[in-house]
Amino acid sequence: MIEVRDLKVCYAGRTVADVPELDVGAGECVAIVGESGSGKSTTLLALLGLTDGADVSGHIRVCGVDVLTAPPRELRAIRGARAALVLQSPQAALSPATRLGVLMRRALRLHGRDDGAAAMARAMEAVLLDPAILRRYPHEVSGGQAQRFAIALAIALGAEVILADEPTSALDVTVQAEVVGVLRRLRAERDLALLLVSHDLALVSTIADRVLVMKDGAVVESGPAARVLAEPAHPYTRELLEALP
Ligand SMILES: Nc1ncnc2c1ncn2[C@@H]1O[C@H](COP(=O)(O)OP(=O)(O)OP(=O)(O)O)[C@@H](O)[C@H]1O
Repeated sequence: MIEVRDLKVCYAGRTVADVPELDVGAGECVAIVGESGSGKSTTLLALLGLTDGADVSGHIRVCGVDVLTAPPRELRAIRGARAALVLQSPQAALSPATRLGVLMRRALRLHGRDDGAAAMARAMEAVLLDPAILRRYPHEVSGGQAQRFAIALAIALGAEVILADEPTSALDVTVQAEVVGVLRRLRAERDLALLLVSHDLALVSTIADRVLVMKDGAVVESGPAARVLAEPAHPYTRELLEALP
């Protein structure tokens, strides 16, 4: 579902992300970890062609679309629908005066879909949210509910790939576990490909199959999550693990 080779993203001549290889298949979860500024978000955004002002080179395929050469129309069709972005604080992205149900219906129409209320309710149930929440305004739901709504939106739109950038770091610990539980279940039930950006290695260990460790824009280590987290080969990965509470 995601295939990256020799990706380089440069801003004003400075390489901020250099990723030789990144693959995520259906039903797999790959995590990119590293400290702030290491290039994780830039890598994620480049996968959807969202790094405005950057020089991007290499090869990126997402849901069969060649992101660096596809016409804008083809890119718009995968963005937000087949490949959905889930961000740290969904509430900030939700229009405050629009009920969640109206927002979901609008998003579906934007992608040429006119699903009924039953389909919207099913998407809510898939993330363990009461469909009655569709009648609420964004400020009337908790951070964890808003994050699960963002995932429900992706499901309603038929996402095959979810790109999640620090999806739980704005949430408290018990709510984090709920959101991760939902992602883990969806991945298994719907064969979703999940690319997760996180600085939280404890979280990553509960969900990722493979891990890429980034530092200063470069991938310093990658491999199966169990191996990288149990026997880190790079001193920087050891440092990240030692910093865990
Ligand atoms: N639009 C931009 N213009 C110029 N430089 C940028 C731009 N976006 C990101 N950068 C730079 O790219 C580098 C990597 O940033 P990025 O946000 O990808 O890191 P990150 O690992 O995701 O960090 P964080 O966890 O803080 O989001 C940083 O040095 C940042 O300043």
